[in-house]
Amino acid sequence: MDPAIKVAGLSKKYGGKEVLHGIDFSVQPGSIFGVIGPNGAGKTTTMRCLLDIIRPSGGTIEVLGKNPTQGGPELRRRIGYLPGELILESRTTGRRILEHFAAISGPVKPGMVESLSERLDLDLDNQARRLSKGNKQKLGLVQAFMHEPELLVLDEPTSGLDPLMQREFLALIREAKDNGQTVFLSSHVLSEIQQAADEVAILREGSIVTVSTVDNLRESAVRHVRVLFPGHDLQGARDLCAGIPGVRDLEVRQVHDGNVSAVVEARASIEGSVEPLIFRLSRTRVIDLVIEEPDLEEAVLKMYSSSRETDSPSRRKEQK
Ligand SMILES: Nc1ncnc2c1ncn2[C@@H]1O[C@H](COP(=O)(O)OP(=O)(O)OP(=O)(O)O)[C@@H](O)[C@H]1O
Repeated sequence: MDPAIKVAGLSKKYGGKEVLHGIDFSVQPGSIFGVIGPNGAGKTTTMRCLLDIIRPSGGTIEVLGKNPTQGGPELRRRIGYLPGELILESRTTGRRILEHFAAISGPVKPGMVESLSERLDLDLDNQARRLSKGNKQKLGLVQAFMHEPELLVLDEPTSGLDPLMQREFLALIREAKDNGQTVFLSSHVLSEIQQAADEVAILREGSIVTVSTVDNLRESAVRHVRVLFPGHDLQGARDLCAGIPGVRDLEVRQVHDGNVSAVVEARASIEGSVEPLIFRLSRTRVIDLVIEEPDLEEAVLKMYSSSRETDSPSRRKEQK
């Protein structure tokens, strides 16, 4: 199947300054694809190029099989867009604003606006300028979702939403995916979207550090492990855990389990698959084993810094 979005060698210069340095990625139809990056990484610039709000300086883009510069209103109608900065200062009510957008990008199924607003707990009869930041964001989300577009392009959709609404938002994108729609969204932090995203691209200073499934990120991330062995044999516990592929920072100490019996505790971090550890532990008696969920945020931050270290000095100079 052709990708819903295909970007090759995309670059963008503002004045003389290049802010996207030839990025490549593609988004499979019916998937949820997240772009994660710190402030100024180029997330909004990428999205604006996809929607032909701005024009690239180089590279090619295909959105739903079309070049965005040639797709016109017909292509635009097939996309739901939530911009990063919503300016809604009119005295018009949310309902009237949505009616206006529905006339442009509709048709919108009867009851759709009401049902989305109810789920997001949005009062449609308030004047837009009186809405709080979060409620403006909800209005933007209803606008993007209401015509059930083939592709949703959502720039920091969870910004301003409280945790309950973030959860509702995740439910909405999962349903969109079940419905065959494609979701392309951005965020500063992976934790906000990791439960829903199929694939993520990590963007830093206009370059893609990696494109990976959340499962692969999880597999390659570091987890913390704690094992309790019965007895006093510190050296035995050390020998058992040492040399297991991926195991690092091993610390072994004598502890007690609250009663009188002696317990040896081994703590370590493990990178990659936990299978070799489990296999090694199956050879002996174990009282308890705790393998923590990997901290993906930590893994992503590590990627930002390792890509910074591997940047050549000339490239760093170029980016200044
Ligand atoms: N209109 C513009 N003129 C000049 N430079 C711009 C313009 N828009 C963005 N930039 C620069 O392009 C780079 C990428 O900005 P962009 O808004 O795409 O990043 P972002 O990843 O969306 O950041 P944030 O998370 O802060 O929204 C930044 O260095 C920014 O200063």
